[in-house]
Order: sequence, then structure tokens, then C-alpha cells
Amino acid sequence: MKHMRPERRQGPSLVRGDLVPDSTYDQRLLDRKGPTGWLHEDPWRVLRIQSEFVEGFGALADLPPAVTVFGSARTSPEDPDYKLGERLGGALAEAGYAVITGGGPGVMEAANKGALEAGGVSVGLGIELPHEQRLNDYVDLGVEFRYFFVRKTMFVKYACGFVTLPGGFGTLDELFEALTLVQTRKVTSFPVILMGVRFWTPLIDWIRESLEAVGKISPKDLDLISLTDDPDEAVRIIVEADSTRTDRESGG
Ligand SMILES: CC(C)=CCNc1ncnc2c1ncn2[C@@H]1O[C@H](COP(=O)(O)O)[C@@H](O)[C@H]1O
Repeated sequence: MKHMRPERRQGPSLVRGDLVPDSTYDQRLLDRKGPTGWLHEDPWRVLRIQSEFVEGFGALADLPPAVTVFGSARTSPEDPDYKLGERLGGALAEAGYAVITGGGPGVMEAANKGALEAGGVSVGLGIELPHEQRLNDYVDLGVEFRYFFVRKTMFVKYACGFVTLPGGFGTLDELFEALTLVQTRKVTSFPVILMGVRFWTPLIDWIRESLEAVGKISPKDLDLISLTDDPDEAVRIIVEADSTRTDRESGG
């Protein structure tokens, strides 16, 4: 049967009938007075997301081995956790690791400060948030992201381990994403270290009693988490995992 309906080829797509628009993509692109809604439509967003990956990969590809540090944005410089973050950043830098954080205030700032003052590479991967905010002053290499999921890829791709200090929802989200990636072997020889024994012990107990005890995780999954208050111990765990990975990759 012959189609009498109007039709239009649009690149790889064919549209007919009521789906044929009044204008073409080119017209809309070139019409400076036209609507700007397309800037916020999904195909355009895909390009923006792609560009965020390209920018991130480009900025971070030449980093030395790095460790990502997570923790509360709300920790004040007087809080002992801030000191802990600083000491950790310093110890990582002295061991030759770049320190990556979310670039914000609190624990992120503390870890960046420690790394910078110890002469290390201090990296902040910022995120666009509803309230105005800038990268903390101790970031030497900063990349700003619009999309959380792109930024999270960078946290994992350019690190050989995660250290998590006390924090809230953001920190827990990052911690459990890391654990899931290790549990499902998307990343291997990748230590996940919790610092702040008093803060984390109730969570570890809950995981043991409410997840492991009823089979929601396997007993060995708990071994994926290390718990310490000592920055040097955290560094030692990372160095050890690093050499295991290097041995494996070189067939040793
Ligand atoms: C004062 C304030 C709330 C600022 C928020 N500014 C932020 N800047 C950068 N990363 C952030 C920020 N808030 C949350 N995050 C991300 O989520 C984690 C902290 O979230 P939370 O404070 O634990 O839940 C950080 O590791 C970081 O990656």
C-alpha cells in the first residue's frame, strides 16, 4: 500500500505523519531566535556527559598512583577528624601517592591540605551543587563535574584504593559503591579502608549482625573492609595491595 502520509528522513531516523515536525534540525540549529529547549534535551545531554568524561580522562591521565579520600563536607577544622584527614593526606603524599578528594570543605579539604603541605599532588574533583561553592584552597589540580556518576568513575579509575573518614549520606554512598565494585570484582586488589574506629564500629556490627547473619552478604565480604585509626597503617595496606596488583600484572 502506498503511503500518502508525509514523511521525513532525519539522519538515521524516518518519521511519518504527525511526527514530521514543522522545521528541520538545521533550521532549529541555525535559528538564533529559536527556542533553546533542545539544549536541555537528552541527545544533547549525552554529548555533555561525553565531554565530561573526555575532560576528566584528559586532566587525570598523567597522575601518579593515587588514593581517593572520602569524608564529611561538614567537618570543621577543630574536629579531630580534620586532623586525621590532614595526617592521612600527608602520609599518602610521603608514600608517593596523589590524593584525590571531592574538592569540597571538611574532610576533603583536610586531606588535600595534608597532601599539599607534604609536597604531594593534591586533586579535587568538584561537583555542581545547588548552593554556590568553590574548590577548597588546597587543591592543585581541580576538575569540576556536572554529573555525579561521571565524577564517581574518576574517583575509581584513577585511584588504587579508597580511604573513608566519618561522614554522612555522601560518604556512605561512596563507601558502598566502592564495596559493591570490589565485591563484584569490577575492581581488584583495591583496598577499602575505614578510618575512625569509634565512628564505624556500629556500622560494621550492623553489617555483621543484619547482613552477614542472614546471608545477605557472604562472610568473606566483610574482609573487604579494613578499619584503622592509624594513617601509616592505611598507607601500608594500600602499598601492599599495590604490590600484589603489580606482581599479578607483571606475571610475578
Ligand atoms: C557544606 C556542604 C554541605 C558542602 C557540600 N560540598 C561538597 N563538595 C564536594 N563534594 C561533596 C560535597 N558534599 C558532598 N560531597 C561528596 O560526598 C562526600 C561527603 O558527603 P557527606 O558530607 O558525607 O554527606 C564527599 O566525599 C564528596 O565526594
